[in-house]
Amino acid sequence: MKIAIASDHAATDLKSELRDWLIDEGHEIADLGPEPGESVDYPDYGRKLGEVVADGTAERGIALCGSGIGISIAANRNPAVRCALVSEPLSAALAREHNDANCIAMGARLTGIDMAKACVTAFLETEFADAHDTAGRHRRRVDKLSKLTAGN
Ligand SMILES: O=C(CO)[C@H](O)[C@H](O)[C@H](O)COP(=O)(O)O
Repeated sequence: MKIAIASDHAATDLKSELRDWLIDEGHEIADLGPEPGESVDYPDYGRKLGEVVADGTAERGIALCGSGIGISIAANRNPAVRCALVSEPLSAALAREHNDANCIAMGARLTGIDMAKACVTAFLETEFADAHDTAGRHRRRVDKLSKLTAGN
């Protein structure tokens, strides 16, 4: 799968570890930065991540900062992004199953590498429930999210 990953300065180590692991797992990874060592602002990298997911360059995005909060807010400013802040795999799976999340965010100062990998695995392996949801309730709700961002 084509996956983009971005962080701020607080999460470059976690970004590198997840990037290298995902490459080993056979995924195509776009590392949007930053390089370790520079202090940066999470809105700039949340924006970059949102843009590449919105234009289809990446199918999924992983956003990382100290807490995961700032970069998730930034990514979600893009109307095509549904970014879920997660710290354990059940939330990552539910974000896919119910919300069709196309990005997850995690906090490098809060979530260790093993838990982060478990979250990413759940995020990548869980399908949106659309096909199995005979009542279409999840699709209806996700469609309403899109309408909200359009101001309707
Ligand atoms: O955006 C955040 C909080 O919502 C992230 O945790 C940032 O990584 C954090 O604010 C960075 O803080 P720093 O003191 O500049 O390292």
